[in-house]
Amino acid sequence: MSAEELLLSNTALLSEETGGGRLNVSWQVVQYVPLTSTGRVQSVALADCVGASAERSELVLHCVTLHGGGCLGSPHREPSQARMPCRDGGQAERWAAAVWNIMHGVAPDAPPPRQKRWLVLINPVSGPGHARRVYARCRPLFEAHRVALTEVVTTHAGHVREIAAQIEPAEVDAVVCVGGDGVVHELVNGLFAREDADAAVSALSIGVLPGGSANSLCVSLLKANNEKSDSRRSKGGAVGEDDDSPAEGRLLHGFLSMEWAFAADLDLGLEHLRWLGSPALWLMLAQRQYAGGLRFKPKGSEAWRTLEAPFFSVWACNTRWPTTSTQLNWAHLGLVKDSALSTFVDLTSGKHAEAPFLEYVKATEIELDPQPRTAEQPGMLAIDGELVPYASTHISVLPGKLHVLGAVKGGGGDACE
Ligand SMILES: Nc1ncnc2c1ncn2[C@@H]1O[C@H](COP(=O)(O)OP(=O)(O)OP(=O)(O)O)[C@@H](O)[C@H]1O
Repeated sequence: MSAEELLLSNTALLSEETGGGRLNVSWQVVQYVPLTSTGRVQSVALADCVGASAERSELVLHCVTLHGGGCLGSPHREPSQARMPCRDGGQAERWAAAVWNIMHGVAPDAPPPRQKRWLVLINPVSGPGHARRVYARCRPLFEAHRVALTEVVTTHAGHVREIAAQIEPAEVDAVVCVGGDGVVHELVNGLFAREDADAAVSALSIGVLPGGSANSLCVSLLKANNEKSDSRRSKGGAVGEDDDSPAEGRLLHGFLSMEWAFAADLDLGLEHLRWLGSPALWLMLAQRQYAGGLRFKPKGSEAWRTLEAPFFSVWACNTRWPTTSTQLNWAHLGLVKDSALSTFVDLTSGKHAEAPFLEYVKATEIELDPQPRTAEQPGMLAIDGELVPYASTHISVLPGKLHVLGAVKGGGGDACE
């Protein structure tokens, strides 16, 4: 037995003989220690556990365990089950109930936590059209997590916004989007458009399963945990037009980013040329420079700071990735003033934030007045990867407004929230 396991048997919240061995559980680990030295000791971290159930005389722990890492690439999670033998069905039932409570931070013999109610919105045409398949893989984990599920497959662009207007916050705990960032963007703006926006946004959590093409929110959440998402670039799946795109002068809520110049051109303007690969696209864009006004309020200051054109790329984001900050109370504003291509290639690692050609600041407010690059191709501006009018834009950061479901680094008792 390892030192950690020995320690557990001394610090267990609950410990019981099963006949063939002993079950122990602490706030962090469930452990089965067989009586015979030939039997296998099993230890399961509760941080990897999404559910506990009883099957005949076995305690079944439903897990999403980490695989890979190091030379095997980024770690990623796979569903798995750990089965621990009990004396009989009754003991298995009691242990399943106790472990479920402990996963939620309550005493083993306390009344069970209230069942969560999740509304799942599946966009069948997002990205490469795999959303239904992605959800079918994840559904058993939601069931193991004892969530009451209401599922809606979206039928048209704008459907999520319509649903967001009608959600009854007292009847739903979380809305899980199976699709790309566009669906989350629609949901967020649908919620903020409600008369009771503040109450609705603070009552509901938002979840996302990666079914889109970029899945930036998912990638950001998992990268914060140093894990890998199953995201792919679109292979050309059809996506409908959203008639509800913002008009000039309208308030819009973003959860991810504001992109201007190179970043927006690369993301939105050249989708049809993505087959060329990133280096070729960067070379095409390297000569582009943009004029415009850009000022911002640095974190901790009331004085505005102005930056001088020309710009190559401007990117403001409010996620943990690609930077490593754990505070989300400001936008990370990255300004590339030269097309230093060789270093920019490192975009996905986040190292570009430290690159000498990039000015990186933390801002609480940003004002952008983009000027046309040429009459034919003025340029693009995007919020959360969605095209918005190429016009003067004011951005304010709303700290801690949204609650997002995601794995908690180092555990915390509930791997699903
Ligand atoms: N049934 C549907 N038919 C047509 N369009 C839809 C349908 N359901 C949702 N949409 C629209 O699809 C758009 C894009 O969806 P989504 O974000 O899921 O995919 P994506 O754009 O491929 O992914 P990403 O944003 O990660 O690049 C949304 O803005 C939404 O309005």
